[in-house]
Amino acid sequence: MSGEAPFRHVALIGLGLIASSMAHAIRARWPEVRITGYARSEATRNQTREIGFCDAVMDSAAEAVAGADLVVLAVPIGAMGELAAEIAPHLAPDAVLTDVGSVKQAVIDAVGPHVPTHVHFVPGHPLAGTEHSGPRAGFASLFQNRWWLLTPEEGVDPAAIERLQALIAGMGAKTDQMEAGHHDLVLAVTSHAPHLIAYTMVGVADHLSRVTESEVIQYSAAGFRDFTRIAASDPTMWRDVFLTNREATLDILGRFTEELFVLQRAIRMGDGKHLHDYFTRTRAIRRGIIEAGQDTAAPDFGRAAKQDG
Ligand SMILES: NC(=O)C1=CN([C@@H]2O[C@H](COP(=O)(O)OP(=O)(O)OC[C@H]3O[C@@H](n4cnc5c(N)ncnc54)[C@H](O)[C@@H]3O)[C@@H](O)[C@H]2O)C=CC1
Ligand SMILES: O=C(O)C(=O)Cc1ccc(O)cc1
Repeated sequence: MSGEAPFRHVALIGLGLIASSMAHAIRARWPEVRITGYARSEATRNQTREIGFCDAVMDSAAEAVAGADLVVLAVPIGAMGELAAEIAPHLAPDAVLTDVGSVKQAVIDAVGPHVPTHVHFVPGHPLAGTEHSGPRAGFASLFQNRWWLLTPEEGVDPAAIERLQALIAGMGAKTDQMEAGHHDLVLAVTSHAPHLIAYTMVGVADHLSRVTESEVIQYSAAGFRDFTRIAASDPTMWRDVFLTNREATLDILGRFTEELFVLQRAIRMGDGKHLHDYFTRTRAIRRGIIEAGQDTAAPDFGRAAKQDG
């Protein structure tokens, strides 16, 4: 692949899994792009300096964004509004501002009011990640062949969207655009509710293991292990997801509970046909996902879960 980089200078605010993966992917594709970074904790800034995926790590967000033509907010959702206010006076004319938050309407509500008229705000969400956090968790291929959804509001400069799409394509991902509220409902089904269910299942097993003296861990089968991987995800990030995508998540969890009761009843009544029909339908969904090429399992590097706060 060839082609000029769509941005000269990318500023990464927050230096965790997503930002570090972006830096590795951008560098692999366009080594000439200048990458500056900032994170709240000094420990993270120093780790990032050691790893070396930024050209310069600054001690303030304002310094990191100075002169950047792309600024990426890659922090937990609850921190985005305050950071946007902090960087707003320092953003360059015609800069593109994006974020990578897992919820979109709340980010638009928190960040939007601070965006100066000379800046193009294009909210985004890479549908790629792992349960690991911090600057050491990133890797260049994280976004390969994954979706990266954009939710710009009406009237945003199409050229700004195109430049961001070109950067995302250079990192190996595919882009699509949708309205923020729709994004949040889709993600409540495909990601947010499943994460909450995994957290719950591991919580249940934790209570049970006190009774069975850790047999739950000893004989942990693949299904439960998948849940424990998901339930090891960053607590701050996921707290913010549920607090900011409240309505959609509660809607989906309500439906989930209803279905669960129906299945519970089928088990109680010995209704094997109901169970078999239900599992046949869900199997078809799984096959559909595999055929669509979306089953890229998250890699496990066996790293410590949390590197930074
Ligand atoms: N982890 C995942 O699998 C995915 C996460 N996302 C989204 O990406 C965003 C970042 O997530 P990760 O990279 O996984 O998180 P992370 O926990 O690996 O990194 C977050 C970074 O933000 C910094 N930070 C936290 N509060 C800050 C503040 N007030 N000011 C400045 N820096 C601050 C931390 O120091 C850390 O460097 C979140 O909004 C999350 O919803 C999107 C897709 C996947
Ligand atoms: O690790 C996993 O299985 C994930 O589901 C990663 C993930 C987490 C949050 C997102 O908003 C997008 C992707």
